[in-house]
Amino acid sequence: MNFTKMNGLGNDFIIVAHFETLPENASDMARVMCDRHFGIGADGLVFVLPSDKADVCMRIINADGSEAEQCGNAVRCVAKYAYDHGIARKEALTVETLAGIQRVWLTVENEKVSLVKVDMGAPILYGPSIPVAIDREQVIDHPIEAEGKTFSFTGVSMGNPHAVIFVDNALDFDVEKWGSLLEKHSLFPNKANIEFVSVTSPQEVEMRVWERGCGQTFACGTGACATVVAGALTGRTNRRALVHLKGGDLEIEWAETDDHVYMIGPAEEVFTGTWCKR
Ligand SMILES: N[C@@H](CCC[C@H](N)C(=O)O)C(=O)O
Repeated sequence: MNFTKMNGLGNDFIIVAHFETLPENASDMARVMCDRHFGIGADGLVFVLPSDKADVCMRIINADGSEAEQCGNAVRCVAKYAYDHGIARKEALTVETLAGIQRVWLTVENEKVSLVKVDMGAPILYGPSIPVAIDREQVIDHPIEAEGKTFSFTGVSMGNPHAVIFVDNALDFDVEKWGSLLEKHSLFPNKANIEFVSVTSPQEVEMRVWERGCGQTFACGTGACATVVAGALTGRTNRRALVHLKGGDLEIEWAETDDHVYMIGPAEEVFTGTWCKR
């Protein structure tokens, strides 16, 4: 089986593009192929499928075999893949995901996509729809406790669930310890991606992320979107901010005009290969 290895700011994916629909054993494939010692190694396995509603359809399976509704970095990679590999050779295209249809605009240099802008849609803030087990229109700076320590989180769904926690210094925060505990907290019925964020200025933040289903990653596109939404809702940031991640920067804007969140960032193809393990 041929595959392509891609990443968005170090959030890395195995892309497979020769299936018509999601295979039944997609979870098992993801677990084995994403293994960093016995497989190819990646944060997720991404299926690029035909779509009757958009130019291309994307399904993403986390490294632990769970399926995610949405993935910002993978949408950028899929858009680049679709353009560079001739599936949809146009600079404005659409990507179908479990969370809806994303509009995408490409910057093309020397015949290859270098930068991708994505309309990530409107954030979902109503507790039960995120889902967060708190019946409120918005879950803002709400206490959450783990191992005797209390944090405050803001709940945001960008199609997938996020809990954004503002901390003094995200760069030396113990993401592994607190992320792994909070991901599975009883307040999150479908688990959650956990962002630890420190605010440098109203237009700049540092973010570290513990992702549901794969652990700490170098970047999370939906997490960066959720972070700017939480920052703006709580008055900590403007609606437009630069999010510095371990793997690089994303430009995020929560537009006032349509309530949608727009994300701009790179996508990169690294190598292709053939998977031969059974
Ligand atoms: N890395 C992603 C999000 C991938 C899915 C996530 N782990 C989940 O289970 O929701 C991004 O760039 O948005």
